[in-house]
Amino acid sequence: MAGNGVFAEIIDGEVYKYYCEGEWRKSASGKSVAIINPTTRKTQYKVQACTQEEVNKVMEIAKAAQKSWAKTPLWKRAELLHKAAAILKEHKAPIAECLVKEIAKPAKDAVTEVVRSGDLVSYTAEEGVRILGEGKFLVSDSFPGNERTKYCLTSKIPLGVILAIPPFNYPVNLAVSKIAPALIAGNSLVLKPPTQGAVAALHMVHCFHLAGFPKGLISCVTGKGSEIGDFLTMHPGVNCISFTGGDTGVAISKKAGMVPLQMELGGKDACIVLEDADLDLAAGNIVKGGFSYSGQRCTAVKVVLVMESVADTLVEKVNAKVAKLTVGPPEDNCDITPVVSESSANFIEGLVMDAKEKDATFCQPYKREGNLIWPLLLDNVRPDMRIAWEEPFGPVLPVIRINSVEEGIHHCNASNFGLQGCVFTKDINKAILISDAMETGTVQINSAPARGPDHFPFQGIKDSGIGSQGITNSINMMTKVKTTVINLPTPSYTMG
Ligand SMILES: NC(=O)C1=CN([C@@H]2O[C@H](COP(=O)(O)OP(=O)(O)OC[C@H]3O[C@@H](n4cnc5c(N)ncnc54)[C@H](OP(=O)(O)O)[C@@H]3O)[C@@H](O)[C@H]2O)C=CC1
Ligand SMILES: O=C(O)[C@H](O)COP(=O)(O)O
Repeated sequence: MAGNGVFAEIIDGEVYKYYCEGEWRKSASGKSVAIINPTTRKTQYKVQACTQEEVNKVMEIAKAAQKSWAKTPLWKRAELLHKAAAILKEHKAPIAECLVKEIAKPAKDAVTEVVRSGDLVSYTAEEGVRILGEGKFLVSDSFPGNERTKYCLTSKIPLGVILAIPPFNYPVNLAVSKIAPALIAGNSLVLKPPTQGAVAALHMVHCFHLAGFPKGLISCVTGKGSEIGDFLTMHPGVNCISFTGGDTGVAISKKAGMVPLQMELGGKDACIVLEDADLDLAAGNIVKGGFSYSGQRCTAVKVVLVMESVADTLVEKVNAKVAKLTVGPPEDNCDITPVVSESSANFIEGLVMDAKEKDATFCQPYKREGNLIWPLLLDNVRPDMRIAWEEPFGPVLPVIRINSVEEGIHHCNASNFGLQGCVFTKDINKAILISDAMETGTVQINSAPARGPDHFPFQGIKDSGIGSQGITNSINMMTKVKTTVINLPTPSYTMG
C-alpha cells in the first residue's frame, strides 16, 4: 500500500516528505499542499510546501554530488539504473494506487505506466552504455590547407544539474524519461513533480533511493509550481531544464537563462481521414486516440478532419464505439474517469458550451457530474468554434468535415501547435505527401498519435516544444561535446 512497508519512511503523519541529501525531510515552512482526489474531490494526500532556502540547499548538494558521479564508471551508473528499474517494477502496485487516487488514472493503465517506466529506465541504461561509450576521431587533413598534424578526439560530457518538471498526466513515466537519461550521462537531477501526481513521483524517487544512488544525486522538492516554479527555473544552479506540460513551458523558455531547454508542450493532434481509408480501423483509432485516459494525453487525437463523402459512415462507426465506453471511477477500470480538477472540467465545459452556441452537432447529450464528463463527439464543427483550435484535455472530440486534402492540411498547419498528426488512407503515396506537408513533429500513418514506444524520437514544433525527447535524443540533449586535440610536431600519415 502507498506510504507503507518500504515506503513508510517517506511520510510523516499525514504529510509526505521531500527528498534531499539522500534523506526524507519535512519542510521548514511547516506548510503543506493538498492533493485533491479527482473522483471524490476531497483531500487524498498532502506534500511539503518546500521553501526557497530548501531549493537552494538541494541545488548546492546536486552540484557537489554531480562532480563525483561524473567520475563513476559508466557501467556502474548503468548497473544502478537497472537496479532502480527492477525495484520500481517490484513496487508497481502501491505506485499505481497513487496514480489512481491522485490523477484518476484507470487502475490497469496506472500499472502499465509504472511497468513502462521501469522498462524505460533499463533501456536508457543500455542505450547510455552504447552511445556514451563511444566518441569521434577526426584528422586535420580532411579540411583544405591542413596536413595531418592534428588528431581530434570527441566525447560526450555531462551538463551538470538537470531540472526535471513533468506534468500531471504521466507523473512517473515523464519523470523517469528525464531522470534516467540525466543520470546515465553523469548529471545530477532535481525533480519538481506536478502537484497532482506528486505522491506517485515520491514513491518512484524512493525506488531510486533504495537502489543506492549516491546522496544528493537525486533530489525531489514539492510545492505548487505557481509558487516555487519560477525560483527553480531561474535558479543559477540549474544547467538544463527538461519540462513537459502546457503553456507554462512557453513562459519558462522566456525566463530561463542560457541553459539548454527540452520542452514538450501541448498539442492539437489532427486525424485526417481520406475517402479510401479503412473506416473501421480509423474509427477504432479515433476512439482509442481521442478518449483513452479521458483525452488527457498530449498525443490524444484532438480534432478529426474527415472527407465529407465518408463522414457520415465514419461518425456512425465512432459513435457506436463511444457508446461502449464505460464511465466511472478509476478503481473500476472505467474507460472514462473524472478529469484531473474542477478547473479543468470547467474549462472543457466552456469549450462545449461555445460549440453548442455555434450549433455544432452533439452526437451524445452533454453530461457532467463533478469532474466526470461523459465522452462526447461533436460533429459539424467549424473553424469559428474554440474547440476547433483549443486543447480540451478531456473526453470531447470535434469532427470537422473537409472537401479536400488541402483543406485538412491547411487546418492542421494553421494551428499554433505542431506535436503529432495522423492520416488514414490505403494510398501510401498520398500518406507520404500528407506527412511531409503536415507541420508536426511526427505523423502516424494508419494509427493514432502516440509518444511510445519510449525510444522513438518525440518532438513538437511551433508552440508544441523545443528539442526532441525519446531515450537516445534525451541522453544526447543532456550532454555536451568535448574535444581534445593532439597536435603533432610533424604530419603523420597512417602507413605513410
Ligand atoms: N508534449 C508532451 O510531451 C506533453 C504535453 N503535455 C501538456 O501538458 C498539459 C497538461 O499538463 P499540466 O500538468 O496541467 O501542465 P502544466 O503546464 O500546468 O504543469 C506542468 C508542470 O509545471 C509545473 N509548473 C506550474 N507552474 C510552473 C512555473 N511557473 N514554473 C515551473 N513549473 C511550473 C506544474 O506544477 P504544479 O502541478 O505544482 O502546478 C507541473 O509540474 C497539456 O497542455 C498537455 O498537452 C502533457 C504531457 C505530455
Ligand atoms: O503525456 C502524454 O500524453 C504522453 O506523452 C502520451 O504518451 P503515449 O502517447 O505513449 O501514451
